[in-house]
Amino acid sequence: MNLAAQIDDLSFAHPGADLPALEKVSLLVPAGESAALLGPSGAGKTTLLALLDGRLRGWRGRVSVLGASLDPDQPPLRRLRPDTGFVFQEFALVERSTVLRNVLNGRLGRMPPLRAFLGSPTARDVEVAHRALADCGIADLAERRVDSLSGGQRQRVAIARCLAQEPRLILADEPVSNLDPARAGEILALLTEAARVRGATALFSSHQPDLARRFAQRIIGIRGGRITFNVPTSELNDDTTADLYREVEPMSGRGLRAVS
Ligand SMILES: Nc1ncnc2c1ncn2[C@@H]1O[C@H](COP(=O)(O)OP(=O)(O)OP(=O)(O)O)[C@@H](O)[C@H]1O
Repeated sequence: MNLAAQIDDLSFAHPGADLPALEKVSLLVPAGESAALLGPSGAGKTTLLALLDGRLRGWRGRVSVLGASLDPDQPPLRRLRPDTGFVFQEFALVERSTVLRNVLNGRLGRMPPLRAFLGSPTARDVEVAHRALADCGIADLAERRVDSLSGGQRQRVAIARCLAQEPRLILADEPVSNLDPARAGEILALLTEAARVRGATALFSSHQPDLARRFAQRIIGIRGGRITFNVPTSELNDDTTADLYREVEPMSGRGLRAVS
C-alpha cells in the first residue's frame, strides 16, 4: 500500500504538561485518500496534525511522511517542507494584504530563497495561485483585502493558499469549525475534491462525524491520545462513533475513566 503517513509507537508530551498528548500511537494513512480525524476535545487531534507537519520536537517513536522519516530533534529539510500543506483553524492569513498576495504566500516554499526573500513570484507562481483561487470559487476576490472578508471566504483563502503550495499531503485542523452546516459541507467538498483532483492526500480533523462521513473515505478515531480505530468510512458503525464521544471523568491518579 502506498502510504502518505506511517506512524509507529509514537508518544509525545507538550513541554511542561503532566500527561502525554499522544501515547503509543501507530497509524497508517493511505496515499490519495481523504481521511477525517475524529475525537473529543483534548483527544490529541491538533497535536497529531502539528507533529505530521514537522512542527513538534522531542517525541518518541518513528514517523514517516510521504516516504521521508521525520527527525524528533530537527525540523524537516527545506526541500521537503512544501510537500505538506497545512490549513490552520484560525486561518493564519495576513489581514491587511490582498487575497492574491496571501495565496501567493503559499508559493514561498517552492521559490529559491532569494526570490522568496524578495517576494517576487514568477509567472508560473501567479498562474498556480490564480488556479487555486478559481478552484476555491473566489477568483473574483483576488484583489480584496482579507480583513474585508467573511469567515467562509477566509476559509476559502486559507485553502487556496494551501493548494497554491502544490502539496502532496494536505493537513487541515478543524477547517469548518467556524461555519454553518451548509457552508461547512461546501468547504469540505471543496477540500476533498481539490485533493482528489491533484492526487493528494487530505487529513482533516473535525467535531462533526456526520459531515466527516460524507466527505472522507477513511475515518480515524482518537481519544485520550490513543488511536481507537482507523477504518474505511463504509465500515464505520454508529456505535463506534458514539463510543468515541462517551463522557469521561478524571480519575484520582493519571488517565481518564469512561462513564457509561
Ligand atoms: N501547548 C500546549 N502545552 C501543554 N499542553 C498542551 C498544549 N497543546 C495541547 N496540550 C494538551 O494536549 C492534549 C491534546 O490537545 P490537542 O489540542 O491536540 O487536542 P484536540 O483533540 O485538538 O482538541 P480540540 O478538539 O479541543 O481542539 C490536551 O490535553 C491539551 O490540553
